[in-house]
Amino acid sequence: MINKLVEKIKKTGAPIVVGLDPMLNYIPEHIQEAAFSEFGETLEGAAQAVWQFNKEIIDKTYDLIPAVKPQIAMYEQFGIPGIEVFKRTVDYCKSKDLVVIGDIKRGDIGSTSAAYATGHLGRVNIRGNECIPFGEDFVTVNPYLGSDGVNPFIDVCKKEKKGLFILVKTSNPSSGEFQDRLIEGRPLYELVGEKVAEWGEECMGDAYSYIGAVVGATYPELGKVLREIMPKAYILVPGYGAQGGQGKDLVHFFNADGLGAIVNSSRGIIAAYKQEAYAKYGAQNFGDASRAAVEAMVKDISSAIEAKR
Ligand SMILES: O=C(O)c1cc(=O)[nH]c(=O)n1[C@@H]1O[C@H](COP(=O)(O)O)[C@@H](O)[C@H]1O
Repeated sequence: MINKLVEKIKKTGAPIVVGLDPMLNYIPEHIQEAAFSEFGETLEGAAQAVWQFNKEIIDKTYDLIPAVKPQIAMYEQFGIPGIEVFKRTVDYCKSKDLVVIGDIKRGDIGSTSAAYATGHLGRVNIRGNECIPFGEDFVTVNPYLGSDGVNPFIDVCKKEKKGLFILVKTSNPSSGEFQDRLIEGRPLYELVGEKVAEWGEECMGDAYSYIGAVVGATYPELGKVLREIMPKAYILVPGYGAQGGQGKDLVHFFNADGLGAIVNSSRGIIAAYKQEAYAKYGAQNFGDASRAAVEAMVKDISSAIEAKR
């Protein structure tokens, strides 16, 4: 799957991921109105609104982008109907040939990790009948329980040719509370980065490993050192746009070949119609606003990479 991701990034010229994090307050009134009048002000109604919102954004952007990242919490908040829409979104994106990164941030002890890995990346065997529960291509993993929490995910990736993005240095303001703590003079995130590189060595695609890392766009200066520590890891870089990251800050996350990183924006794309820059589209044409925001993001990041070369 890493080879497909790299190929799609080359083909689209867009090292970006659209984050499908649909909060109800991002969903235009006309979509909510239609969903709630059909299903009532219920979990089903909210899930239906999320689905209609996602579908329009995917339809308007899929030809420009290599990948999407649905964040499962935004679906879980609407219970079972929300989870059904998560799955419907995964399937719909795959039907559009998009690479799907399930942002599930799991991390647990061995046997529980194995069940998470099977559920999201693998197949479950039910009396000889192999079923695919969610079927994402990559998932995000929290490595802080150690190797026996991560290895079950790696095992499933090897078998299914899927991939991981392992949290190394997160974008949030308090990420330094633990992740920056010095251990024998070195920050913890560097040690985790070394472990990601080690896990990735035996999981190589053609040029990059299918064991990738997450490093927040909000700590751009760390791009340089972590890029060196994990030269073969694809780096998922969240924090662009709404959290303040900009193209010019992100050049160190990329290798000299212009590859090696993929930048996520969620609110900045899906709620673009609410921003002044895209207000002319109006809430009715929110999908067109998202498309324009994708085009602007690609231009911003590509020109920064070009300027560095
Ligand atoms: O793993 C992630 O995707 C992630 C890691 C991180 O360090 N920071 C971070 O913001 N994220 C996710 O990236 C998305 C960012 O959303 P926006 O700030 O709206 O672009 C959310 O889905 C977050 O959960």
